[in-house]
Amino acid sequence: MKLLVIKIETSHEVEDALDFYSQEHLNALGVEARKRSDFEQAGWLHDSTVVELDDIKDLPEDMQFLAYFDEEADKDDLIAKYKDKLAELAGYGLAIGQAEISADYVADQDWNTAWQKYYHVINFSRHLAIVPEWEDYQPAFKDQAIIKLDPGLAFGTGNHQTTQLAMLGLENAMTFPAKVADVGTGSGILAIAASKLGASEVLATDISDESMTAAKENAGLNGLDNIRTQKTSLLSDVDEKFDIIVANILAEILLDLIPQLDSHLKENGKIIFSGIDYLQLPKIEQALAENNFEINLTMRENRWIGLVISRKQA
Ligand SMILES: C[S@@+](CC[C@H](N)C(=O)[O-])C[C@H]1O[C@@H](n2cnc3c(N)ncnc32)[C@H](O)[C@@H]1O
Repeated sequence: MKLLVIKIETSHEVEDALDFYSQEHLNALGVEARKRSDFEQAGWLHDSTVVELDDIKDLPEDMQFLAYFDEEADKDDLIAKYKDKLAELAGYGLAIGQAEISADYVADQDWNTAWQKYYHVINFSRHLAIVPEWEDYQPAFKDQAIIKLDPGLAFGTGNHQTTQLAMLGLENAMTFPAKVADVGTGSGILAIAASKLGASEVLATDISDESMTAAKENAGLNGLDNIRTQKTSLLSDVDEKFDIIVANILAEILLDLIPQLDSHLKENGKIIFSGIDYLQLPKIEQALAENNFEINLTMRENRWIGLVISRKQA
């Protein structure tokens, strides 16, 4: 089956109005807004990857609004209605941009599954493999643990080098069944890795609702009942101590976490940091030293640095 998609090159100022009009008045099956600003900020918001705008296919001038309809819907009638709507919105003084409207047909079966082609099994290490929910995998070692994952909307598919450095840090630091905090859990991947590596219990925190949902679902997918989730910023409102604290977040945010570490870390505890661009390392090193911590192990993959940290030894 196919879907009719109406594409409108317009301005972000009319996003809410077009969204409402499409769903409430035209019974669209779904809508999508591709905003230039989202692409420009995407790398920074999620993992500080530098986004090459030239590489993005069909990059909108400001906003491309897409509304999906049944294949049988009257394309010319819909185009005329959107034209009128844009004229009405312009009359209210809203920017409507280029106001170019076109129609196309897309295969319906691609809608939900298109993104799945980007995710495959990662045979990560002697101890861990990451397996998307829809794939089968035979462990390379009989005791290699499998992390089943549905990446959903949250960050943390296992593909990113920062996640992988944090997992290596966990493998290094997990020398007994430790109590672990995973700060900025995203999909829950590091919390699950910690549990599979033998953690006694794990607390996973994040500020985003999507992450809380994804982390709970993924913990369930792996049949793990020793992972708790808590929506909070960093370790605020957490009144517990941990043997291992792992955080894969931007350096700017790690700087805010550093002063919270001492009161949440048990004696002889370890901290794992990832998500640090090598240019930001000196700032992190300085803040760690000022808070009485020292770096035990430095790992690097391309621009990214991962650290295993402990309190300064007397
Ligand atoms: C780079 S992702 C890491 C996800 C996953 N832990 C991994 O390693 O793949 C960073 C996560 O930190 C979360 N985050 C950002 N600021 C935060 C804060 N102040 N407190 C808690 N979580 C935060 C984001 O919502 C995001 O899920």
